[in-house]
Amino acid sequence: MYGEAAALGAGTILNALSTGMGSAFAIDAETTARVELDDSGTVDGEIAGVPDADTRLIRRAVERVVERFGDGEGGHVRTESEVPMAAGLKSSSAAANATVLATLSALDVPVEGAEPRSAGGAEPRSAGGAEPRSAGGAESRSAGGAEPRSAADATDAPLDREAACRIGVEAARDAGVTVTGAFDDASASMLGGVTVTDNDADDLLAREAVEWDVLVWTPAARAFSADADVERCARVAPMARLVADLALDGRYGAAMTVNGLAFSAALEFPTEPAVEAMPHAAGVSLSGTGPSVVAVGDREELEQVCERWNQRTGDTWMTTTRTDGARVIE
Ligand SMILES: Nc1ncnc2c1ncn2[C@@H]1O[C@H](COP(=O)(O)OP(=O)(O)OP(=O)(O)O)[C@@H](O)[C@H]1O
Ligand SMILES: O=C(O)C1=C[C@@H](O)[C@@H](O)[C@H](O)C1
Repeated sequence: MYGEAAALGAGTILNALSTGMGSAFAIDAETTARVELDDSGTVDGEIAGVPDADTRLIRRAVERVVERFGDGEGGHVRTESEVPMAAGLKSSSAAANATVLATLSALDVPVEGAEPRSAGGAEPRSAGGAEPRSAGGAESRSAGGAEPRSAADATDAPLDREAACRIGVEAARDAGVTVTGAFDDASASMLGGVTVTDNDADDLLAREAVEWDVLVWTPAARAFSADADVERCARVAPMARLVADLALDGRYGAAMTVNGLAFSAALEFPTEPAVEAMPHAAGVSLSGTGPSVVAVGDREELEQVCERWNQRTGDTWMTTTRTDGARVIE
């Protein structure tokens, strides 16, 4: 019984460590999981290129799916990732989502929206149009976080990607790799586009397909989300509430810039990369709990930021948003 799936990395619009509300956008960087199930009853894990890495998250993701849809199977899970670990780019969400979908595929459980596509099957992007403002058409938005969870969470209705994503979030909580569960990051990684969520209730408040150019600076340092100073993040809660209002209003560029200034200060990361980007970018923020910084906007303008950020140590790379989200691979 074999399954394979891919999910996306993401950048931050609103860090949920202050208030439980968060927002993220999917980027064109993939994590692939391959799952082989057998009758051993135990699951072992492997992360390509990182022999000593902690595989609890992906093992737990397989176990959670087997507990719910399987018959006591064990097996092997292996991830391969373009998303650097502990860099602020949601590698744990991408790994959990890919593992959940691959395990469901191995068990022949269909997932609406994740239908098998061949490897490398991203949607084509339309040309231009990088202004990170809402066009007004968010797919799902509720006032005050009352959006009901997917019916598939509670019944035998067909599983959809939102419900599959919640299995990965629970695995992340079990493995202790997240503070809030990070449903914001996980939903962007699974569904694509921008999502705005209430991580206390794992509610999807809004989702919008956006097509932006994205510049990422990833310094060599690493910062695990589970080690972040939550107490200091709580102090910038008034700014986080402002960012949530801006994001729910579709003003993603302004939202992420305010978020970046507040959380760089709280988590003691430099604000200089953001100051360099601000004249050119529609939005720039520390991503997650750092250390990466993400800027969005017009490609030619971002190339000017790229020249500045290239003078810094670490990797600076240009990418795009992805609107298609995670998928099962044939
Ligand atoms: N590609 C991967 N494959 C398997 N497990 C992973 C992978 N990436 C992360 N993890 C697991 O998640 C843990 C936390 O990783 P990391 O800090 O990168 O997650 P994160 O919360 O997504 O942070 P960031 O936003 O900084 O990427 C790792 O210690 C590892 O156990
Ligand atoms: O661990 C967590 O709960 C989180 C980590 C960061 O990626 C944040 O950006 C996210 O909002 C929540």
